[in-house]
Amino acid sequence: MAREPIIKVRNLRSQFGDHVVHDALDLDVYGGEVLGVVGGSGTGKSVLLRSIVGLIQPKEGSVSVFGTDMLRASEDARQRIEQRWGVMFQDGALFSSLTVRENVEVPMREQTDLPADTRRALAELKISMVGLPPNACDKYPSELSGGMRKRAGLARALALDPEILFLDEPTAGLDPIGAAAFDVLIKKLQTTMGLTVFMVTHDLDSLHAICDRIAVLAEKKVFVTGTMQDMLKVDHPWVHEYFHGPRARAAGFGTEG
Ligand SMILES: Nc1ncnc2c1ncn2[C@@H]1O[C@H](COP(=O)(O)OP(=O)(O)OP(=O)(O)O)[C@@H](O)[C@H]1O
Repeated sequence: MAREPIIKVRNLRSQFGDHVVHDALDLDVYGGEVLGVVGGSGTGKSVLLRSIVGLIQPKEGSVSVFGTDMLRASEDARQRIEQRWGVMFQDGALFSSLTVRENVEVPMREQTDLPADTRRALAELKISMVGLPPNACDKYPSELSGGMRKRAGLARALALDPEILFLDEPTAGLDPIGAAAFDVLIKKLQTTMGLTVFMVTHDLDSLHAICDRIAVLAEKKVFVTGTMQDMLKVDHPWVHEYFHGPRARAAGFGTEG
């Protein structure tokens, strides 16, 4: 894996009114890695993801992606970078009035001038890549199970062949077998498409199964980064409880120390 950060967050301050969520937060994300972002509820995992993809404007700091300073770049320069990532939100965030295929075509309509039949063929390809059957193409989100909706959201995130995939709690709400299957899918896509993955998760099994590195949010910062093994040695109450607690033991690790 090339140790070249493709995302650099520096001195980030996120604030809503008086509520400071991040203060002087730094983070590097390296090309080709799967980074798991964890932390207690309300520590600002989703806010961090949204700040990197430009949905939330930080109070201070910088976010650089592929060497472009996203908060100070021109609209054009920003859009060129935005085309190089895909985002899958927690509930899939699909348009309920559009079929799965139409949902997957949305980014292509917005960002490319591909002809309709090419868009259609590419959307069908992405839908099959995420393991949905061909008959899912013409279904509406309300006709799908939660797991299928997540897969459809993933297909849409892959619509423009991104280099970076942002995932907000991809396995939340799935049963353990469905969650494990989703982990396998993400890992397979990451390997075959050469993706860098930024994944917010609570799921210890996912961290263990697919993450190369973990970033823990605590005390308004990225408190620590490292491998799963590194996490077992961190002396912080939340980190210790999370990686050594009953759920960690149930997932088969965190028993030593
Ligand atoms: N648009 C917003 N306006 C005001 N406050 C917000 C907004 N978005 C997030 N917050 C606040 O920022 C804090 C961090 O929220 P965030 O959703 O990032 O937490 P999280 O770490 O992802 O939590 P969880 O694990 O519970 O999903 C919370 O206190 C939340 O209420």
